[in-house]
Amino acid sequence: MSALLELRGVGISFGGMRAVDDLSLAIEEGHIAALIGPNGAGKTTVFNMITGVCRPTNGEILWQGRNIAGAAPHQIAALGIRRTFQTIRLFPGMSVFDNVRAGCHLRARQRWWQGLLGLPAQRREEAALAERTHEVLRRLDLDGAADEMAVSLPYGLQRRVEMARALVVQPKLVILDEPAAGLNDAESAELSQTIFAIRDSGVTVLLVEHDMNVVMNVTDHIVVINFGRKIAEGNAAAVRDDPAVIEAYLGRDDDEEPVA
Ligand SMILES: Nc1ncnc2c1ncn2[C@@H]1O[C@H](COP(=O)(O)OP(=O)(O)OP(=O)(O)O)[C@@H](O)[C@H]1O
Repeated sequence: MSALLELRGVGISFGGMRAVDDLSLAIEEGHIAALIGPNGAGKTTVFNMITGVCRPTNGEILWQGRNIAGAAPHQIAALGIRRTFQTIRLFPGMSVFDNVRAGCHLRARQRWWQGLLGLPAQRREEAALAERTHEVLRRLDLDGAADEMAVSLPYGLQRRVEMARALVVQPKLVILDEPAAGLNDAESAELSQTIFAIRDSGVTVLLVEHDMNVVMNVTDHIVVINFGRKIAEGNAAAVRDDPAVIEAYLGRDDDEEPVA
């Protein structure tokens, strides 16, 4: 099986500080993968290199075998890589439907004047985008809330609206930036179901998470980094029992239980 996304020997320095060093990892198509690590491990920096926010100083980022390291964020998005944000960024004053529909702007091909004139091609495209939006809302179990103001929803549902907005353009890979942050236990359990629903719709998922709890439930493959370097990888059971991971998260205190 060939990787959808592969990092080979990727590194980056900030003013002499090696934030990520010689990192290699592969994400298989159709998988739910996770990149985890303690505070300051370099997760956000890896995320930023994949999404084109910063350019690696070393190594290759291969998308379906092609090196995309250093490409601009809009070029990365156009390849079919979409992201969500740690901080919820929904449009206030807009319904759930309109927030999710707004995720389509990258794909809309019509010119602005076609919209004003209401030309048939533009109307057809609008209808297709509306159908696509409804489909994503149904898939993520948000259809009942389509007409509600997005920012008035409970926090966990707002997170889900963000994910729906990333999915509406039918990406091949969605990168979720700390989706479990700030969620209560019930919302975290729902998040796992949402992530499975995303994967089942044919979208490969990469979670960038600080907290191991959700990722242990949903992932096929976990890469653990600390101080910018990979310290372990494998499935949930292998990673959970890895001494380097336990030490990274808990320090050397052998009396403490590993993170569940
Ligand atoms: N633009 C930058 N300039 C200088 N140093 C940076 C920059 N971005 C990140 N760093 C440093 O690189 C290291 C990795 O940071 P990063 O934010 O990637 O870690 P993280 O794993 O995402 O942490 P957290 O879980 O706290 O969000 C840290 O020491 C951070 O201070």
